[in-house]
Amino acid sequence: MNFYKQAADILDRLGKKEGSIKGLTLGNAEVTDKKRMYAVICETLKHNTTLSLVLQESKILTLEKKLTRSLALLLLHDLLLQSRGIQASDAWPMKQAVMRHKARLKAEFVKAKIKVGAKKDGLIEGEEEVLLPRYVRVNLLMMTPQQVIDAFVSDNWTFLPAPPSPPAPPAPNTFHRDEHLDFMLVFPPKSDLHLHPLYVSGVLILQDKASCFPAAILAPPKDAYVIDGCAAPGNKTSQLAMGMGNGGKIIACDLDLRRLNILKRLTTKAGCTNITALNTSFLTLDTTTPDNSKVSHILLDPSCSGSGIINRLDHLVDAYAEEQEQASILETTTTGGEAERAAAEEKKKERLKSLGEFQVECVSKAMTFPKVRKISYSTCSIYAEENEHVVTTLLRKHWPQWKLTPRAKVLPTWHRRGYPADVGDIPGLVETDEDRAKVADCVVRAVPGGPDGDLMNGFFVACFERVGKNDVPGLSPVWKGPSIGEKRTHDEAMDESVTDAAAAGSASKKKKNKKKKKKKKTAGPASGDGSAVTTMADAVDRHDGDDGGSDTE
Ligand SMILES: C[S@@+](CC[C@H](N)C(=O)[O-])C[C@H]1O[C@@H](n2cnc3c(N)ncnc32)[C@H](O)[C@@H]1O
Repeated sequence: MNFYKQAADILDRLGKKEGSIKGLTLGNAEVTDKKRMYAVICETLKHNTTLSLVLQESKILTLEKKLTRSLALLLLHDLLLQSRGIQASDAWPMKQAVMRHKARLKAEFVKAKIKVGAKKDGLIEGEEEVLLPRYVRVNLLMMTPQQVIDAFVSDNWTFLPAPPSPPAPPAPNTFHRDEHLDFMLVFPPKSDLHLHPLYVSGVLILQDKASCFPAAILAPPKDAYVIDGCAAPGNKTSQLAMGMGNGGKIIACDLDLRRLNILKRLTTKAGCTNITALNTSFLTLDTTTPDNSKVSHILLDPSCSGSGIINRLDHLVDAYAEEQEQASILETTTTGGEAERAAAEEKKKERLKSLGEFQVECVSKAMTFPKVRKISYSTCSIYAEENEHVVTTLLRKHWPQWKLTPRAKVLPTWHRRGYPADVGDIPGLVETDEDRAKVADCVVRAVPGGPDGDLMNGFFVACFERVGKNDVPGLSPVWKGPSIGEKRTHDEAMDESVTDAAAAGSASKKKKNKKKKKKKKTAGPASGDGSAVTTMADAVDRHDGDDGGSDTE
């Protein structure tokens, strides 16, 4: 088959979510030039926003009826972005169909780049190449960070005693420990560690820093029953297993069998032995089974817009699939550019609304497990509709039975918190700017990219705790009383999992001793299982995974 026709077929299949980019290109026996195919598909997807605008404004699909949308995108990509142009015979009718409009297409490309704010080569902000550090989670089930550091140093890498200041990715051939997550090492952008023996053996897990936050915040004790509700491909699941030192039990649930199979493969490679994978909807889980009725901690990282993810291929495919669907609706309903843009905007709003409703439904479902006392909710989205708005809705529905975990236990030294302006009113509860600021301070955000961003993908995490009978549900949903249903050792676990300069100092030790004395005086946990809670420090430590906000490379 002609290379472009085959590429168009692959784009169509990606648009229908019939496989992954790698699966349909590098892993496709029918593709002869696999590397070229992979590159063309990736590049076309990366430039999709600008190229789609050229398609739309030039009306080439209306003028050339035989051209399909995907084929036109590929040919436009090569015509407009490759110096060698379209690599096909001049006699090929599809090439002729595009070349007939060459001048117009080039002019529209110039306009489209300006319209979308493209920085270079038609790549728009968020799609242009942002050089993020290569974050590596050391799989503490297999090795300690120091052992890994020693291995790299003996391999002629230079270990930096501290991260660069002001924050920046490490220089070539240097690396350092992360300042917030003690199991994480930070390497220069584009460090390719896929062939490194420590990666191959499961010791190194390529996982974005922000993607490690939810499990670090949930920090279940070693012997807990835990559900990872939307788990695949499993980076956070294996991080949980690591934190629990393979103790307790993790039920990893995902609706998508293909992704769940990746989870099984990755968690096996990472040496996780306490995970049971279930191919089912979290929303339909029976909360009364013997296992589920013991669940005390739930991690929820549900489907989201992925808008915080930089240059992730999965995200590009999702955006493409959505646009394909949109384009097919628009082609049959509207003609004018303005109307199309308005419809696209409306469609985006609807999508965010329905994602937000799904996310609220997931957390609300989690709150129905009889013994659950802590829920970590996360997205790799930058939109308030999936973040602060979801938190507001949940507090409206579930306070005072549930409250937000205060900042002291939610990555306290992480500077970027929620946006107060996006926290909605809750009559009688959150009404003032001060209330909104308190709520926002409990949750964590990461701003994508750099240098103004956080040098990672965009992310959001909120942690909810069940309010127990020993809790005093004050007027604020973020009331900072003693943690309910949790023994002091959980706090220690957090301190262990998150390198917190303040908590590590003597001040915090004094505070802990004070707490210890206070706990002795007060009654035990008011809710949750009363089982002996051991520290995360006892468990080896945490985490593993494989790159990207929540995904696998
Ligand atoms: C953002 S991804 C999760 C990434 C994962 N937590 C990780 O870190 O590797 C969202 C996942 O939710 C799954 N999902 C969507 N709806 C679901 C449902 N109702 N029940 C279980 N899983 C669901 C999707 O298949 C997808 O794998």
